[in-house]
Amino acid sequence: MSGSNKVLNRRVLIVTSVSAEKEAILRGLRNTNDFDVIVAGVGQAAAAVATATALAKTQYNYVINAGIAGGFEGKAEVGSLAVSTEVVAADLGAESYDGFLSLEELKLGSSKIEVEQAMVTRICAEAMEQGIPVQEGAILTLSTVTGTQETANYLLERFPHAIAEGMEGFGVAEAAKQTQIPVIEVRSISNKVGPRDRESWRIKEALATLEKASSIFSEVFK
Ligand SMILES: O=C(O)c1cccc(C(=O)CC[C@H]2O[C@@H](n3cnc4c(=O)[nH]cnc43)[C@H](O)[C@@H]2O)c1
Repeated sequence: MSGSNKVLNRRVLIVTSVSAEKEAILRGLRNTNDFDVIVAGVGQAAAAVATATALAKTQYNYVINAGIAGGFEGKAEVGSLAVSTEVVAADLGAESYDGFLSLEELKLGSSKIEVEQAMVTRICAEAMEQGIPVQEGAILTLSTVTGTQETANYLLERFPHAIAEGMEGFGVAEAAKQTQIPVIEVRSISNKVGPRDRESWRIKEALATLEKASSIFSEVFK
């Protein structure tokens, strides 16, 4: 125990961006006691602050960033589950006439946070057993939802192994990393990454997948 007000227990912190995601996860978890689900707000800054605040109060063994996401065409279909092999801050860097320069290229740090592969494999195996379509790969974090095919193509050019994009993953992962707690991003796909068409977002379907995915968490994170 590193702080006198910390609780010593086996606990998992789940960070969402909006309350509809939290509610779907709580339905899936039913009354499992080992999980705390919080709503951080949208974007990396809100996600990092909320995660760091929770980690300062309670001792957690694992952090999950969970919610809905955009899926890259042919990589993660609407209604399926995406599990991160790495969490990537895709727009953290500098623009140049020679293309985007990542933090690594700028020698200013890392824009990627690794995930334990054993946990990825466990979640994917359990999801498949439950009939949830699932894929693993990099999940990108962006401050701006992709809204054109050109940007979607450019992102895939830079990150060929990307399967999905969200807006909070790297913020959650950075807070967890600084506290040396393993982190994973688990997202259900509500829409395609590409030309903006908010009407086509299948939020109900994605929340149903998120609920089903959450029902396997107690088995996977025990
Ligand atoms: O309107 C609703 O009922 C509703 C219910 C649940 C979630 C929402 C959101 O708008 C969540 C925003 C959240 O979703 C992620 N997201 C989803 N699709 C994308 C995308 O294509 N690119 C980036 N992020 C996406 C993101 O993490 C947002 O925080 C609404």
